[in-house]
Amino acid sequence: MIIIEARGVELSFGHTPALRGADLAVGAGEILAVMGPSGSGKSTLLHCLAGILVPTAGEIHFDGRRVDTLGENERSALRRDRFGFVFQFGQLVPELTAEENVALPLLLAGTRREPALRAARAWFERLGLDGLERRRSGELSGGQAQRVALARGLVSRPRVLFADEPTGSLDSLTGEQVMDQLVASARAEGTTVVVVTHEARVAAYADREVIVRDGKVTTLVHP
Ligand SMILES: Nc1ncnc2c1ncn2[C@@H]1O[C@H](COP(=O)(O)OP(=O)(O)OP(=O)(O)O)[C@@H](O)[C@H]1O
Repeated sequence: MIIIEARGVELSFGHTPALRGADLAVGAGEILAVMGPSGSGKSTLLHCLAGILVPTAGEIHFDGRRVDTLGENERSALRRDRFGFVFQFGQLVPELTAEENVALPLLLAGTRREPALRAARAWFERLGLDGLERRRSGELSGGQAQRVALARGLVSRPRVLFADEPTGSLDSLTGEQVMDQLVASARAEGTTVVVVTHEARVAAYADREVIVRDGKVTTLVHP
C-alpha cells in the first residue's frame, strides 16, 4: 500500500527550478533513502512530501488524500498529527530541557504536560538516553542531541518520519548508532521513513534507494 506519493511535482525558487516533474511513491512501513548530488532537489522534494512547501505543479497524496491543495492550517495540522521530523542539526529548543524538547510535539497537539512528559521519558530509556532528561541541548553531545531529536520526531507516533541528513553533523560511528536506532524504532512502530542523505552507509539502512537528479527522481545511478 502506498502511503505517500509525489506525482509530477514541479517547484521553482524564483527562476531556479528545484523540482521538474518528480514522481515518487513510498510504501507504508517502507524505509526509503533519497540520494543525489548537492542541489538536485532532495530537500525540496522532502519538504513537498511533508506539506511544508506547496508545489507549483503536480500533486502530493498522503494516505489517499490530496495534500497540496490543503490550506496552510490543514497542512500544519497534518504535519503535527501524522508526520515526524529529524533534521541535520537537531534543532532542539535551547531553553527547554531534553525531555521538554521530546514532549513538544505532544504539548503542541494539546496533550497535558504530565502525560506528555511521561511519554517523552519512555523514549529516553528506549534510546539509551537515561539520565539526560533534564539536560539542555548545550549540555548534550552531538550524538545525544540527535537521538533526542529522533525521540522528538517519533514521540507522537507519526505515520511518516521525514529525516533530512539526520547524521550529517555526526562522525561516522555516532551516525551509525543514530541510524541503528532510527531504523529499529521505525520498524518497531511500523513508521514509514523518508531519509535524505548523501552518505551511502546511511542509505544502506534503507529498504530502497532513489536518486534525485536535476529535480527528477530516478532509481538509476548514471556515471
Ligand atoms: N529557499 C530557497 N530559495 C532559493 N533557492 C533555493 C531554496 N531552497 C533550495 N533552493 C535551490 O533549489 C535547488 C534544490 O535545492 P535542494 O535544497 O532541494 O537540494 P538538495 O539536493 O537537498 O541539496 P543538498 O544535498 O546540497 O542539501 C538548488 O538549486 C537550491 O539552490
